[in-house]
Amino acid sequence: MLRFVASFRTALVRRASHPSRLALPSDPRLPYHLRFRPLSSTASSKPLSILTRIQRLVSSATQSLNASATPSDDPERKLQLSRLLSLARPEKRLVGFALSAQLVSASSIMLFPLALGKVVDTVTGTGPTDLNSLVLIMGGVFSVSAIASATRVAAMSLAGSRISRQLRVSLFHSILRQETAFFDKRQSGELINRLSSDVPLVSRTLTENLAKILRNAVTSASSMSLILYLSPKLSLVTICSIPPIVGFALIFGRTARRLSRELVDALAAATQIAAERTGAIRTVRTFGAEEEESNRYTKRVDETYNLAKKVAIADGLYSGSVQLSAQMSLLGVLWFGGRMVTNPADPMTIGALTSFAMYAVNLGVSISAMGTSYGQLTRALGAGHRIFEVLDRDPEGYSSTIADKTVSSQSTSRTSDMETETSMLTLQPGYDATVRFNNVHFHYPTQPKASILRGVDLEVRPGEIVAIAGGSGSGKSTIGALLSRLYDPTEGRISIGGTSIADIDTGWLRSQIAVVSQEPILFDGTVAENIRYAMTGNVSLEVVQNAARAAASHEMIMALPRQYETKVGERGSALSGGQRARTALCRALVREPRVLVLDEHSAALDAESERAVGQAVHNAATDLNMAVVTIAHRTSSLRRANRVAVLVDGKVAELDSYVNLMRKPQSHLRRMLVADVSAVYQDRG
Ligand SMILES: Nc1ncnc2c1ncn2[C@@H]1O[C@H](COP(=O)(O)OP(=O)(O)OP(=O)(O)O)[C@@H](O)[C@H]1O
Repeated sequence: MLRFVASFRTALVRRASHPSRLALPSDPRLPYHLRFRPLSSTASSKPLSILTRIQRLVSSATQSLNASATPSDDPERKLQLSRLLSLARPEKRLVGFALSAQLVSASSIMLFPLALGKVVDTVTGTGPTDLNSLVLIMGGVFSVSAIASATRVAAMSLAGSRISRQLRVSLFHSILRQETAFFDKRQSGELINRLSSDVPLVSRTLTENLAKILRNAVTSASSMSLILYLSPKLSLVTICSIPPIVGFALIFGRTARRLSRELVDALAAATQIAAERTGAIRTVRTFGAEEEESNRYTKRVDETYNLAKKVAIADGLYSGSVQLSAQMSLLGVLWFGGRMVTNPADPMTIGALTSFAMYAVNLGVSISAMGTSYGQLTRALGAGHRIFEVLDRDPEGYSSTIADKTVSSQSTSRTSDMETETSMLTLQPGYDATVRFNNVHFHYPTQPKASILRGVDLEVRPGEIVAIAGGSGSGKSTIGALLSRLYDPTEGRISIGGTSIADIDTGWLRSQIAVVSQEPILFDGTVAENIRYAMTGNVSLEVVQNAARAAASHEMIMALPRQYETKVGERGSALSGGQRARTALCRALVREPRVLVLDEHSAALDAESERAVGQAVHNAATDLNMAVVTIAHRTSSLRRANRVAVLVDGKVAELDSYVNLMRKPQSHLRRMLVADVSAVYQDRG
């Protein structure tokens, strides 16, 4: 139908702008749909030719659409309807069943006006005399229609839910496998909106909307045939109302598409604010910014409201104009039809006029409903485009731990997904875990001009702890991000045991590296569940407790209200900063990694805890023969490291033991720490 409406428009536009439109209407040089003959003259002499000409008009307009299909800059136009429909393919049986039920129910409803006309003629004495059997037959037809209708609603609703489920799972799967830079460029609200708004819109269109289109297509085709059958002459009056209705639908469809695109963006911005601010409610509250945030959100929601107002006005104008066209056409039918009933030369029974009027109303209503469906379809094409943008996207230079695009409900095991990437290397057990950075350069993809690392050379041997020191923003955390391949260097090489990490299976690599970040995130669940998060499969409490002991955190956890079963709250908000950091260290150590990155993990710890945890890391490094990179500001952490690498201007400016570096009066480390200490004394006056 979309193609028909669009091609109909193309045909009309072409016709209006065609240079040869003044040529004789029957000029054979013109495409068929541009050849124009007054319908009435042909219709009055040969009724069936109207139908034939409508069919030809449809087919020639469709051909012209196919012929003129050129690439468009409008992204929503780029998405083919067939591509959108392909999303319903897994549910084709259920959808097909529901559509068949729809066909039965729509066809049986179409008999009603005919039956009503017969009843009127029976009552007025000009029709069949057996009213009982007429009513009985209609009762049967209505029952079949009701059963078919109920079946259609249930089957479509089920198919819609299944399509939504599959689409959500696939989309979330695809979102998760995108490279880190993808998330730097997009807001989470926008991605959440794709899952929460775009998916239901698409699935509704593929089910309910599809059924409506089918029902209305059946209704309009059969209404058209029946009015032609009842009175070809009177049909002309009805047909005159079709072009304005289709015209309004096209104008409305275009406006609806533009507004819905703006609405989606505005909604994403509002969702972003709501998600970010509720997630950081403590910060909002400590700054007493509730009202300000509420106003900020209100402003965004008002933007969506203003757009919704425009949609409401467009909706109102559309339905008002369509109603006026349909009613004018009905008036015309009653006027002409009334004259025919009273004209003995051109007879028509009252029953036939009643049936005709009802079919004419049906025709107007179903064509305008198809216009509404067209508007919804264009919105769904927009939503589908946003969904396919992620589904089709190949993460740049990134190999995910989730390899397969097609998701089944069982594919939750990270290990099994990892195994599908057979082309990528994994190292032999007991491999040499020496980490090497050779002349590594890097800038963030979103900031190509801001060079962060400019030729880093660094080696961390197994069993060794190397601390990275440097000023704020010097790129210390970036080193950890590169090591776990959240980003790839723009130049240079990072290797483990002599093998470039770019050649190593990313999933496997990440199973070998554990990172405790500056602000560790815990997920809503128990302490034990959070520690188990690092592992796949069943992990016994004993293994969890051993990891906690290795991280010198078992006592701390046992002191919690429900020990390992204590709920940590969203993002770990029910724990203190120190407890969160220690739980995150347990989570890192439970997988017995060969490389450990600690990003200022002890910042939230008191001196005693810091000493205990520091000693634990030292022991783990030796026991597991782990290469440890620790990003540290505290003197105690720097002192505990075997060597300290100082980052200056994107390079390792010095690399030696803490004691040796502090002995050198001009060392960067010494100058940095002395500056820190003197800043503290200056603050104290
Ligand atoms: N995702 C990102 N996109 C763009 N720029 C980033 C991103 N993350 C960090 N940066 C920039 O890269 C630089 C280095 O950041 P990094 O976090 O590595 O510094 P750092 O040395 O760990 O700092 P600090 O000691 O303050 O934690 C900073 O200037 C920062 O603004």
